[in-house]
Amino acid sequence: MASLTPPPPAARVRGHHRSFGDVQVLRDVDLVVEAGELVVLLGRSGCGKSTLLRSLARLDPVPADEVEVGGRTSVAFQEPRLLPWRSVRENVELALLSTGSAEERRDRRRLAEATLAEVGLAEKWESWPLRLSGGQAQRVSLARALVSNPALLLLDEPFSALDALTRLEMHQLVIELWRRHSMAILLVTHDVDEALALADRIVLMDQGRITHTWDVGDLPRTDRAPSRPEIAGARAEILRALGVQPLPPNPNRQPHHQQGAA
Ligand SMILES: Nc1ncnc2c1ncn2[C@@H]1O[C@H](COP(=O)(O)OP(=O)(O)OP(=O)(O)O)[C@@H](O)[C@H]1O
Repeated sequence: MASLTPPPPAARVRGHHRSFGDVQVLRDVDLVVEAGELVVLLGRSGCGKSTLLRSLARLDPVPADEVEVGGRTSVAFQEPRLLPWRSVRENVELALLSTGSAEERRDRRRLAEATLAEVGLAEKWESWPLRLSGGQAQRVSLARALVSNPALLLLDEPFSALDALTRLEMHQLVIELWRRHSMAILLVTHDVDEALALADRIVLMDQGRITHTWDVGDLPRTDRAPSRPEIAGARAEILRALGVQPLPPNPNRQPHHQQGAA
C-alpha cells in the first residue's frame, strides 16, 4: 500500500533568538506551523509577537537554520498600508511581479480583480484608497496579500483597529479564504476571543518565550460560543496564563429570583 507522506510544514522556527541592543526580545523560540494550519499567536503587548512575525516574513535578517519557511509568504498588517495615489486594483496588482508585456499586464489585472471580488470588493476596483472605510481598506490589504497565492499568510493584528461588527465579518472572511486557498495562517493578536474564534491552535507568548499552546481545532468554528464549556474552559486557562484575575462575585447582587421587577 502506498504510504501518504504528510506535506512539509509551512514554517519551522527552532531555537530562535532576537535582541535589540541589550534587550533580548525572543528567547529560544520553537514553533512549527503545519501546512494548511491556522495558528494564532497570542500575548500581551510588547511580548515579541510582531518580532517573531517579522522573522517569519524575512522582513528582518534572521539565521536560515533558525527560521525555515516552505513556500511563498505574504503579510498583512494592522494598518492597510495602501498607496493612496494608486487605485484599489493597482494596489493589489503591485504584489505581483511583471515583466511588463501586454499579456502579463492583462493577467495581472484579471487576477487582481478576481481576488478583490473574493474579498467582496468587486465594485471598488477603480476606487481610491482614501475613499474606503477601514474595513474595506483592510479587505484590500487582504486581497494584496492573497493575490500571490501564498503557502503561509502572516496577519499582524489585522482587525484590531476595526469596530466589533466589522471585525466579526472579517473573521468570517478570513475563515472562508483560508478554507478556499488551503494555505497556512499565522495570526497575531492580543484578543483572546478572536484567538478562540479562529484558531486551530493557540500559541501563547510571554516575554519572548512560547509558554503554552491550546489545540482547539476539533471544535467546529460554527459552534464556538463563549458559553460552550470547552471554549469557556480554554478562555479561563488562557486568561490565567496571561495573569488576568477573574472578577470576584459582586456581594451586592441579589440572586436572580429575589430581585424586584424594576
Ligand atoms: N526595531 C526595534 N528596535 C528596538 N526595539 C524593538 C524593535 N522592534 C521591537 N522592539 C522591542 O521589542 C519588544 C517586542 O516588540 P513586538 O513589537 O515584537 O511586541 P508585540 O508583542 O508585537 O507587541 P504589540 O502587541 O504591542 O504589537 C518591545 O519591547 C519593543 O519595544
